[in-house]
Formats: sequence, structure tokens, C-alpha cells
Amino acid sequence: MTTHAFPKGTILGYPRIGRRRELKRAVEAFWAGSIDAAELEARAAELRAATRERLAELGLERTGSAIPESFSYYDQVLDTAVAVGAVPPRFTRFLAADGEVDLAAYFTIARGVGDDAPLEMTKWFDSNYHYLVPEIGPDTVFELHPERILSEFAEAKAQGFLTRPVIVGPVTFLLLAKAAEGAPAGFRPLDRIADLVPVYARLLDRLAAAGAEWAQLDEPALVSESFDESRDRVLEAAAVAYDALGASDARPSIFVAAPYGSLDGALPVLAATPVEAIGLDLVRGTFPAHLDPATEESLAAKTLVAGVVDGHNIWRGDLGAAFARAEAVQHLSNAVAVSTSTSLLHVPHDVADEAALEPRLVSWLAFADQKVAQVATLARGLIDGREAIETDLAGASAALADRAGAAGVRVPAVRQRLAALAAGDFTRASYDDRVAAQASLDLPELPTTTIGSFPQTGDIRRARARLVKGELDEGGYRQLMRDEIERVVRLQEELGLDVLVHGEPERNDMVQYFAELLDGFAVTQHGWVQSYGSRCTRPSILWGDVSRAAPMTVEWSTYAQSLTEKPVKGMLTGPVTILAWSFVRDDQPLGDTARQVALALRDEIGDLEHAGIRVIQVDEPALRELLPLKRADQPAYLDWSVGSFRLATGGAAPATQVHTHLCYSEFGVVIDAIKNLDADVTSIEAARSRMEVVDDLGASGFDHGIGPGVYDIHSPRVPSAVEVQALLERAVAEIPASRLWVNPDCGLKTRGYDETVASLEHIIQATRAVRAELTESVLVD
Ligand SMILES: Nc1nc2c(c(=O)[nH]1)N[C@@H](CNc1ccc(C(=O)N[C@@H](CCC(=O)N[C@@H](CCC(=O)N[C@@H](CCC(=O)O)C(=O)O)C(=O)O)C(=O)O)cc1)CN2
Ligand code: MET
Ligand SMILES: [Zn+2]
Repeated sequence: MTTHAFPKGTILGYPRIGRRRELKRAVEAFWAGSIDAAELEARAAELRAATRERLAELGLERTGSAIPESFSYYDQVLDTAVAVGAVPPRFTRFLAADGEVDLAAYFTIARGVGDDAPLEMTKWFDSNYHYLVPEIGPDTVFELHPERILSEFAEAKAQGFLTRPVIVGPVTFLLLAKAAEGAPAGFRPLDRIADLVPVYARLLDRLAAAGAEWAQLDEPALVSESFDESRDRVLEAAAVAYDALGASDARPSIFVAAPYGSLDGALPVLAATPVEAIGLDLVRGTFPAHLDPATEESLAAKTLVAGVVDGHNIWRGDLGAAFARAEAVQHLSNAVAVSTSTSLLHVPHDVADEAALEPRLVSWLAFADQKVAQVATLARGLIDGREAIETDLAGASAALADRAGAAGVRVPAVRQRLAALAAGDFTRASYDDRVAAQASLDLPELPTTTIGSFPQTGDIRRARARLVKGELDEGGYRQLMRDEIERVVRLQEELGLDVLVHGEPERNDMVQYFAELLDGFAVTQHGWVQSYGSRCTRPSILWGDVSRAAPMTVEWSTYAQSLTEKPVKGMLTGPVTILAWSFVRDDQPLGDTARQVALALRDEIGDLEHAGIRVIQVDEPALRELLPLKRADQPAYLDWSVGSFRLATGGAAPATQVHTHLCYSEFGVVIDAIKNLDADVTSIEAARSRMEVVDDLGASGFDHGIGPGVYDIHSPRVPSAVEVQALLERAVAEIPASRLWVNPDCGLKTRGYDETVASLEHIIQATRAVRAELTESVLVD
């Protein structure tokens, strides 16, 4: 094997959705049947080609393996599952005879079909990106399907590029997987590492044969302590895997990237394997202060890829400090390169596209393209010395100083209010007193409700687009939204739901909507970031002290309430989620920022109560997402996150029923935190994992209202009434019916009306059936 030099500057990955969401549009057109697979392939190839050209233009070497081949049609974990043949048996009938997965089959695995549920989806580390969870059992047959990886590499070559294929590494792949249904108790996907690694080895051989000089294996799981596996077993698996992969003499050089935190004990382990390069996240993580001599010696012979440009946020940051961090690694190895700390998947393409942002704010920012340029600058600094890049470093420092002193960054009135908070502001009346005060809501057993949003139809989105373009005036837009709210309220009454919602038609996004109304935030026009599959968000930029200029939701909620006798839930997004799904200032502790947002929400809740809204939901779907990957950091996080929710809701009267909602995650680890939120009712995603969470809840002593989801809203599939009834029966077996609510997993905004109405009908039917069973069993008893 020839060892190749690693490029001086690189990035771990780049957004793949396209500057104007070209991939989203193409993929959705393919799903809708308006373009065929060949057309989708052609558009994706065009996008990849444009990306490579752009990255070269921004300063990455065309032929030095500097450009990562990090495209995906839907998700990189699904791509890896497909590449190693780990397709669950329920989907094999969609595959070609040789097991190859064409585009239609690929999307079927991602989205489900008929009664075949898709792969579960959950959060990717501490980000708002969601991956599909592979299902691995003792009998899963691993079999290499390298076609897509090879063809993208060849496509790049034909374009004149020598790129670096990127794939999720074997340890992370198995740690992210769940045990397939029917696997024996105690089975762990990681048990299969020795069977999986040979498939990776063959993939590497094939890449070498195709001319690849480097391959990148992403192993973020090595920085995390959040897996249900002992650290020793994880490190042992890493050692076994990379010793084996390194043993081949016909392979590219191996770059193991470990974004999202410190490798800690995994660093000596990787150092002892034959891999040629190790990527360190030096933004979230740090370099160990002390290394044993053997590790020092091994590292000296490897390339250390210093991830010093933050891939996770959009601040231009302190470039001089980043350079210093990269330089500091140089005493450990002669071969140091600079990189982003994570893939740039988490940030939008280009701040130069944001004509409407204030130029002063723009000068503080760096989106993906600016970060690539920063990497190129730092790489130049490593080669030519700090003097060569002094002007760039000084420019970044000046922007940072400008930001620190800008008006709005520190607002005395906001700070005084925070300083005056007392313990009582975080606590409501006792739960029992609240239950008594809320009896006047007069709800039936197993109350039914939805999570807030109803389908965001093309008409709604077009109306908003026309408002933004000035083709529709404010009054016309408001009227259209009121019409929509009226339709949604009538529909819920007809369906027979108990606690209604207004449907959130006026919200472009549950965070951006609030960011647009709160002081201290800026929003982008084109700053799209992939959240999952074809779905994107435009994270807002929280740059200054946050305050509320005027009520934000009262008009819509009171209008909806005026249409019905049934209670309508006020609908707010909680402080943790507002932070998690925005790009947040990095110049003060997150807890301080969260409390500012909480106070704005607290005022909103007061206004809603005043206007006669009796049930208020404060969504916190991102509570789990921000949980630090290292256990030592978790208590402090849980303290400020739970505290900010309690501050937001702590002023609510006992008679006001406070709901919260969480989704997109495994909740076991934060059950106690969910309890501490002290919401009267918590709705939680559960359908996709078939009510697994109910066991955790039962075991945890959670004793407030709970609505485990009975309808997986990520999939176009309509659950049958029988299926919903079975889920409810499972829930009733664990949770007293007096505390159980019936609701979907999450909001309905991504669904169409046909599926929504049919699914809600089934939910109501199933609820009635279970209510009848409960009455009968009471009579029998
Ligand atoms: N921020 C955030 N994070 C989240 C969630 C969430 O709701 N918000 N939910 C979870 C899952 N993630 C999700 C992320 C995005 C979407 C989603 O539906 N995104 C929409 C965009 C939502 C939006 O911003 N809509 C805007 C802009 C819509 C748009 O594309 N308009 C067209 C024009 C309108 C037309 O003619 O159709 C355009 O700009 O080209 C609006 O409604 O105003 C999409 O990708 O399609 C759903 C779930 C976890 N993380
Ligand atoms: N209220 C929001 C909705 O129903 C909650 C979504 S959580 C991602 O859409
Ligand atoms: Zn949700």
C-alpha cells in the first residue's frame, strides 16, 4: 500500500440539498411521479458536479482527496445500510435479484409503504439532523453493494477531481442501529462487528482499485457516552475494526473522523491501529492534556486533522484562535491538516445569498462556503506561516470586536429582569391542586387531541410566498389564515376530537415564526439546512438579547377559540427548542439565553390566559437533542433546560392546563427531566417504536398526564383502527387510564389531508373502542 499525503485543508462534508434546495425539489418531484429515476439521477449528478467545482473555487484541492464525496439522496446512515446490504427483510421484495437497491427501493425503505413501516428516524448526535435507524439482527446478512459509492467517485474522476469517499464507520453504524425485531433478548447490533468489518474491507479494496487515495470513515459514536453499551466494549470494537481494516494492503489510506466532541479514551485506541489519519473535533472537544508515550509515538506517524472551524454554527468566530489550536497540534505530528469540526451539513450554503440581512450582521457570520474559505486560509497559514494569513485573522478579530460592542447584544432591561428572578418564578401550584382546578375542562376519559399543526398545504405556503413577495397584502393574508383556521376547527369538531388546535397555518416553522417576532433574532431568506430526507429548515440567528415586542399568538388562538365550545390549545415553542433549532450566540452561557427566551414566552402565556385560553402547550421536541454527549456535562444542561421551561410556564394559573410535547428521540435517558418539566400533560413520540417508551414511563414513576403517540406522522401510511387500538391497549396496560391521552406522534404539517383525516378517524374509532373496553372491565370488576 502506498501512503498518500493528506491534503492540508479539508472539510468533513458539505450540504447536499443544494443552494436553492434543488435536491429537495427533484426528490419530491420523483416521489410525486412527475420526474423519473433517470431525471432525478441527472439532477443529482449536476448538483454534485456543481458542488465539487464550488469547493475547488473556494480553495480545496481538486485532486488531493481534499473534497469529500458526501452526497446522499436521503440519509448517509441509510446509504451505509444499503452499501453493506443491511436491508430489513420486509423490504427485500423491493430489491433487484442481486440485492441491489434502486432509487425507488431506497426511498421505500426510508418512507415505508402499505403496512411496511419505514426505518425509524431519530436525532443525529446533538443536532437537528435526523438519520434512519438500521435494524440489525443475529441473522442480518452483510453483503457489499458499493455501486453508488463507486459511481460517484468515478463521476468525480471523469470531471477531473480526485475526491475522498465518505461513509459512516462500522462502529458508529452498529451503535446507531437497533436490534431487529425478533432478535433474542440481550442481542446488541455491536455483537456483529466482526461480521461487518470484512464488508468494509472489501469496500476499501474496491475504492483503491478505482483509484481512491483516501477514504473517510465517520466515527462520531466514538466521542459519545450516550449509547447503551459499555465504553470498554465500544473501544474494543474500534480496535478490532480498525486493526482489521488497516491490515489490507490493497486499500486507500484511512481517515477516521470523530466529530461532535473529544475522543478521550478512543484516541489511544485509534492511535494504536494502522489508520493513517485521525480527525479531531477541536471546537466541541479538546485534545487530551496527557498522552502515554506509546500513543504519542503512534500519533507522530499519523496525520492529525484538526477540526478547528466550527461546522455546527454560523459565527465567523475567532480565526486566530482556530489557527492557534491547529498549530498546537503540530508538536504531536509533522502532518497536521485543518478541517471543519463536523460536516457542514448543519449550516446553510452561503451568507452572500442573504441580501436582506444587515451588512453588519453579515460581517459576523460564516455559512458553509465562508467556512470552506476559512479552512483554505488556515491551511495556507500552516504551509506559509501565520504572517501569510495575518490580514484574514485580523479581519475576523475585528468583526468579533464589533459584534461584542454592537447595540442590541446586551440590553439592560432584559438583563435586569433576569437578575431579579426568584425561586418561586420556577414553580407552579402542586399537581393535585392543578388537577382539581382543571376539572372544569370537563374532559372525557382518554381525551383525544393533536399536537398542533394541521397539513401545511400548497395553498397556505403559496399565500405566504405571495405575502413575502408583496403580491398579497397583510389583510388578505390574515383572512386566508383565518379561513384555514376555521376549516381546521370545523374538521376537528366533525371528527370528534376533545381538545382542539388552531392548526398553525400562519407558521412557516415552529421556531422561525417566533424568531421573526422576537427582538434579538435575525432570519434568512435562503439559509436552508436539511433536517431529514427532503425536509429543511431555515434556522434563525439569535444574535442579541431576546425580548418580546408584542403578543405573538394571541390573535390566532383566540380566533380559533371563538369558533368552538371545546377547549383550543394555545401553542408555543419552548425555550430549549427555540435555541436548539436556531444558531445561537456563543458569547454567553446557553442557560442565560434560554431564560431570556423563557421570559418572553412567560409573558405570552399570561396574555393567552387573559384572553380565555385554558390549555396551553409549550413544545420541547429538542429537549433530548441538546443533551450533551458526555455524561459529566449532562446535569448542568438538564438544570438550565428544565429550568427555562419551568420559568416559561411557572406563571400559569393552576386552572390552566399546561401541555408539552417531545418527539424525534429516544427518551429513556431524559425521563427524569421530562418529569421535572412538571407539565400537566406530556405528549411524546411512541408509534414508530411501537410504544417502547411506555415501559420507561411506567418504570420511572411518571405520574402526570401522558399521551404516547399512536400515529407515526413521518410516514404517509395510514394506521388502521385495529393497529391504533392495539397500541392504546398496550399503553393502558402500563399507564392508568385516568392519566392517558390519545394523540399522534407529532404535528401533521408534513402530511396531506387525505391521510390525516383517515388516520384521525381511525384514532377516534380506536379510542371509542378502548373506552368501551375500560367501561366493561369496570363493570366486570
Ligand atoms: N426548525 C424545525 N426543526 C425541526 C422540526 C420543525 O418543525 N422545525 N421538526 C422536526 C423534524 N424536522 C422537520 C423539518 C422541516 C420540516 C418542514 O416541513 N420543512 C418544510 C419547510 C418549512 C418552511 O419553512 N416553510 C416556509 C417556506 C415554504 C416554501 O418552501 N416555500 C416555497 C414557496 C411556496 C410554494 O410555492 O410552494 C419556496 O420558498 O420556494 C413557509 O411555509 O412559508 C420543507 O422542507 O418543505 C418538517 C419537519 C425536528 N426538527
Ligand atoms: N406544535 C408542533 C406541531 O404540531 C410540534 C411539532 S414538534 C416537531 O407541528
Ligand atoms: Zn413533534
